[in-house]
Amino acid sequence: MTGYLDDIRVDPSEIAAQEALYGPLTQSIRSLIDAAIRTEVDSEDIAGATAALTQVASLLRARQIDGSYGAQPSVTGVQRSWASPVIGVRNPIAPPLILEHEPDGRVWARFRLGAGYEGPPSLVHGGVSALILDHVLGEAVHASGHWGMTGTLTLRYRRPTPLNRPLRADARIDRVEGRKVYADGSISDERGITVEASGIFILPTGYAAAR
Ligand SMILES: CCCCCCCCCCCCCCCC(=O)SCCNC(=O)CCNC(=O)[C@H](O)C(C)(C)COP(=O)(O)OP(=O)(O)OC[C@H]1O[C@@H](n2cnc3c(N)ncnc32)[C@H](O)[C@@H]1OP(=O)(O)O
Repeated sequence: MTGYLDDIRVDPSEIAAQEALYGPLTQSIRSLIDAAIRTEVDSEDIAGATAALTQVASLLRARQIDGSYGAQPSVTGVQRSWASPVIGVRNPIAPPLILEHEPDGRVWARFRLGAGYEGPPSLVHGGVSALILDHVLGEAVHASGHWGMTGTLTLRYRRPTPLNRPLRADARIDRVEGRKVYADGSISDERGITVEASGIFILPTGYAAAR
């Protein structure tokens, strides 16, 4: 049986054209999220912005897919990640992380998190750190030629993670045991590790390995 990661062929130039089209839209909405959290304009301007945004939403909804983006039959493996809340080209809640892949299988990214990711004042929400680490560990699993659903994700929050500071996420796989892939990773700031993670990613019963 196959499933989650079935792929189809699409002309790479078509994918690039779509990225050029949707990327700026997504970036504008990211900026809007931050603006909505931090604005102090008067009530008339808030009402004006609300009306304008309602109009924008109607414009975009005039033609749309049924259901979620990643489940579309015409979406390739590359594009499927565009819906990701961590790296998604089409997902404004993604910071986004731009992942780097090393030849030895390590995966890492530099990023910053702003007002939309706040937990304790001026600090990153612990669930946001978990989201990022789940994804980056999962990418390391995939880079190793395996894939699997997150079975267990264990986190140790060693120090608070600051908002609006340079951060880095790292992940690598530790070992493979049958259908289970064990991966480790961390988030760091300029002073070192703030959150450590280890995860067990499991190829579900009946599914084929990625490659
Ligand atoms: C084509 C190109 C595409 C490109 C694409 C790129 C993608 C690039 C990366 C994306 C990165 C995204 C990263 C986010 C990933 C999620 O967010 S996944 C979503 C969150 N996770 C879930 O929803 C998982 C829900 N749980 C399940 O689906 C099932 O319980 C599981 C985990 C698949 C296991 O089910 P199962 O296959 O029936 O497992 P089962 O036969 O009971 O057990 C198998 C083994 O695993 C162990 N096990 C079972 N459950 C667990 C568990 N929870 N914890 C630890 N061990 C367990 C068992 O003890 C057993 O061990 P052994 O006896 O073999 O030693």
